[in-house]
Amino acid sequence: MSEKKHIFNAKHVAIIGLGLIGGSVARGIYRAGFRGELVGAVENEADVKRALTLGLVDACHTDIASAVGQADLIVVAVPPAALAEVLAQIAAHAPRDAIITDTGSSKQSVVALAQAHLADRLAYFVPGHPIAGTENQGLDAGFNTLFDGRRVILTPSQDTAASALDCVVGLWKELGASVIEMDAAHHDDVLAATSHLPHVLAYTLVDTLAALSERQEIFAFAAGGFADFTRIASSDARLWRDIVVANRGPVLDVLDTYIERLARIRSAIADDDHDTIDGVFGRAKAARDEYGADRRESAS
Ligand SMILES: NC(=O)c1ccc[n+]([C@@H]2O[C@H](COP(=O)([O-])OP(=O)(O)OC[C@H]3O[C@@H](n4cnc5c(N)ncnc54)[C@H](O)[C@@H]3O)[C@@H](O)[C@H]2O)c1
Ligand SMILES: O=C(O)C(=O)CC1(C(=O)O)C=CC(O)C=C1
Repeated sequence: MSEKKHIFNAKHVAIIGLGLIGGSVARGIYRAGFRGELVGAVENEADVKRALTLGLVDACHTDIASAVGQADLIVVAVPPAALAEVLAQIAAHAPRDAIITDTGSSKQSVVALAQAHLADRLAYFVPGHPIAGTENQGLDAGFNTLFDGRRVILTPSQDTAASALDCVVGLWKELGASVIEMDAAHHDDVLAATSHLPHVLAYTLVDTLAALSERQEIFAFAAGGFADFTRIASSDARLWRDIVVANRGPVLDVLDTYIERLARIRSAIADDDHDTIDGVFGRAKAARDEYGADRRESAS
């Protein structure tokens, strides 16, 4: 019998949660040529059926014990609200040396849960966050190119075993991403600014407009600018509530700075202060143009 070829040095990979992120990891793992066994855990029997129909995994379960019993690599891609219970189940049922990683959007909150539930497995736990996503959710939302050319931040600690880190770095590279290591607190400050604040702004803008009495007319005339600014307000509301609450401190800091600056631009508009408006808009355009050029360069 020919030996099974396997990548990532793992023969049994388990993915807990097969929505946008977990489902994209699964699709990407197959695209990369993985020929070991890929097992999923989902919430209910309807999702088991859907996961198998979509061909996301070789086998799928509603109980985590069955999914992780033989796993040597476990990817956790569930919403923040489900994480504590999922980690507790993994601790109870996974092999002692299984490598565990996650995809959560805030990292200090995940590290705290790992310390509580995976205390004697911290060497094998590698906190992770792919900086890639869409406004869609669920089993049908994923696609196998989601991580191509994107960045994944890992926040290993002094406890993390080098072999576990290597394995998780290898996984994301196979999925087309580049990997950056960062301190969890720094990650949370950066993502509060670049991801969590924009979601708070988009939700609040749409909610503000929706509450205006001319609602129908307002949305009828909303075009590209509104659509570009607010796409992410179609993201799962509960997921984003949990993300901003989990990263409360950094989100409040950057929100306070934004509110201060919003008040300044309001005064400038009220006072016909062209210099201040020119300054803000001009600096923003230059910074956005530079960011756009960098993005195009790294994509080509
Ligand atoms: N949406 C994004 O753009 C994005 C990007 C990067 C990281 N993330 C993070 O990735 C994680 C997953 O987000 P998503 O966007 O894939 O959400 P999603 O809702 O698309 O998928 C999550 C899946 O987990 C399942 N699930 C919930 N509890 C479970 C349990 N106990 N056992 C098994 N499955 C369970 C849900 O049924 C759902 O299908 C979150 O922590 C999120 O913060 C999201
Ligand atoms: O493009 C989107 O829809 C996203 O929201 C992706 C996005 C982001 O804010 O950039 C969302 C959450 C993450 O944890 C990482 C990426």
